Amino acid sequence: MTAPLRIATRKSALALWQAEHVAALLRQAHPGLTVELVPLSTRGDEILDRSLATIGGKGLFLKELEIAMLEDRADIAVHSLKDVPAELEPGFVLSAILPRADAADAFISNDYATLAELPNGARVGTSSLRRQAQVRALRPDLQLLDLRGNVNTRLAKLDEGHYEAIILACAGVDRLGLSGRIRHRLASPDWLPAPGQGAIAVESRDGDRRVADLMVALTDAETQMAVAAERAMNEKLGGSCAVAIGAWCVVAEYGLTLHGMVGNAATGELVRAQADATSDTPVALGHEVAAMLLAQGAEELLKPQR
Ligand SMILES: NCc1[nH]cc(CCC(=O)O)c1CC(=O)O
Repeated sequence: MTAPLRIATRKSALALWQAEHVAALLRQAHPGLTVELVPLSTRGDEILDRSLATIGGKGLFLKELEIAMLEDRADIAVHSLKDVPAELEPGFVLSAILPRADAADAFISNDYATLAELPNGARVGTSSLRRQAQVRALRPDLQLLDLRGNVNTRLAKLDEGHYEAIILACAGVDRLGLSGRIRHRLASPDWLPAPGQGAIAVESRDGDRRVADLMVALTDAETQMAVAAERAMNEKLGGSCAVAIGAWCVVAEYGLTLHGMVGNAATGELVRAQADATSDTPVALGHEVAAMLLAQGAEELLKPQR
């Protein structure tokens, strides 16, 4: 009998879905392997009244799960890749990147079909500076209001009438079986998602050979290349949730195309760049697009917006 593989996860419905998904794939790839979930609460889940940027950023969602791995209460942690900071804590690696789901954002409203249809001054709920900047660029008249919490909480706040529309990630809405609520896909290259959006990542202790071997079966090479380019661009720009950065890498037969964007949530000013590369140089491509954005004045926009 080999020891069970323990998966640390947050307790939100989306996090549990993703952890169960990884568990099911592992059981399928490795018959006989016992897989268990270790649900944990993180500071990022507990503090809902302040923006992520002010309470210390996305790393807050990882810390408790990393401590569980260091204390040998868990072997891996499952994350939405877009919640994983550009730089991991020392001693940890991303040991698998799963095939990407729909990376687009979702326009969700009970009364309106698209952003363009919203009446003048309508209230849009999103705490993401990237989403705010892109809404502002398209519709400077709209009111942007904060909206945090898990996917179900955000939908409930829309239904309670606090907003005319909200913006979520299609991937999360789809995973929870709520695709019917998506009125319109805000899709690339006009509208860019967060780096890594739609991809699930497995984090583990660096040097854990057993885990590394088990995870090979889960990794998707195309997704790994695409998100490597997006995350390299983000890292070069010093990306965090305190700045508005969008990235989307298309993988085609001839190679990669990376679309990048930096924006300002207050003014709606956006700068965009794109470049192509062969599929063996995703990190260099990310750095190239970051340099193109900086050459267009992205630096000014990248000053922390809150
Ligand atoms: N910010 C929280 C978060 N992290 C990952 C997803 C969705 C799933 C994904 O992008 O993989 C969401 C919800 C959202 O942005 O609507």
